[in-house]
Amino acid sequence: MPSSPLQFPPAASMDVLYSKTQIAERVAAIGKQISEDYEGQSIVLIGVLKGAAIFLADLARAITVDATFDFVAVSSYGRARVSSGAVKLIKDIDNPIEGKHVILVEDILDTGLTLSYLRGLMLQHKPASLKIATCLDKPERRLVPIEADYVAFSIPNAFVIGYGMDYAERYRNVEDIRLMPPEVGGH
Ligand SMILES: O=P(O)(O)OC[C@H]1O[C@H](OP(=O)(O)OP(=O)(O)O)[C@H](O)[C@@H]1O
Ligand code: HPA
Ligand SMILES: [Mg+2]
Repeated sequence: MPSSPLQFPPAASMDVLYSKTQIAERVAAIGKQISEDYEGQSIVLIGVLKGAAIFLADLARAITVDATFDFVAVSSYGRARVSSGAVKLIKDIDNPIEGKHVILVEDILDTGLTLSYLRGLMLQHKPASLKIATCLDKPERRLVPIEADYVAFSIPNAFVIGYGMDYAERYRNVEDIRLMPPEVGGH
């Protein structure tokens, strides 16, 4: 059945919140900061699939210290716009992180349920340190107390898509971060 235009409007019709140029500037700045903070050390970047894939790919290349990748996958939102509140691990890390400097990499910190669950899980592995880098932070939406150490943009309460972020799995490949029209859906 073809999708109706209202259900999945073209990304080009949505307002740009941050352009790819603005995103690139902030990613470069965070990469530089991380490179300074971890100078002379090795780090493990753990991306949270699928949303963080694009941010991690860009951020990793803006980091000059020795870095390895790992990925975790959790399920919480599914196809729904509103979090069910229950976070489940679907894919764990492949390599041990005990004694390592770890940075959890996310596309967006919203209610905080995903990252607080993952932070607790990762701390059980006894890393030397654990920090959080997120492209977007929506502090107004927080349900559990958690803050990121590296934030590209802090945004108001609006549903966004692009740069890895989806609506019903669509729009992840949109280069800019755009605002989903509230009439289509929103928080
Ligand atoms: O702070 P929270 O309220 O937990 O929301 C943030 C999380 O929700 C989204 O992921 P989602 O579970 O939708 O999966 P995805 O990464 O595959 O899009 C987003 O990528 C974050 O991981
Ligand atoms: O604004 C959002 N967009 C896409 N995915 C999300 N997951 C939490 N918040 C968002
Ligand atoms: Mg995610």
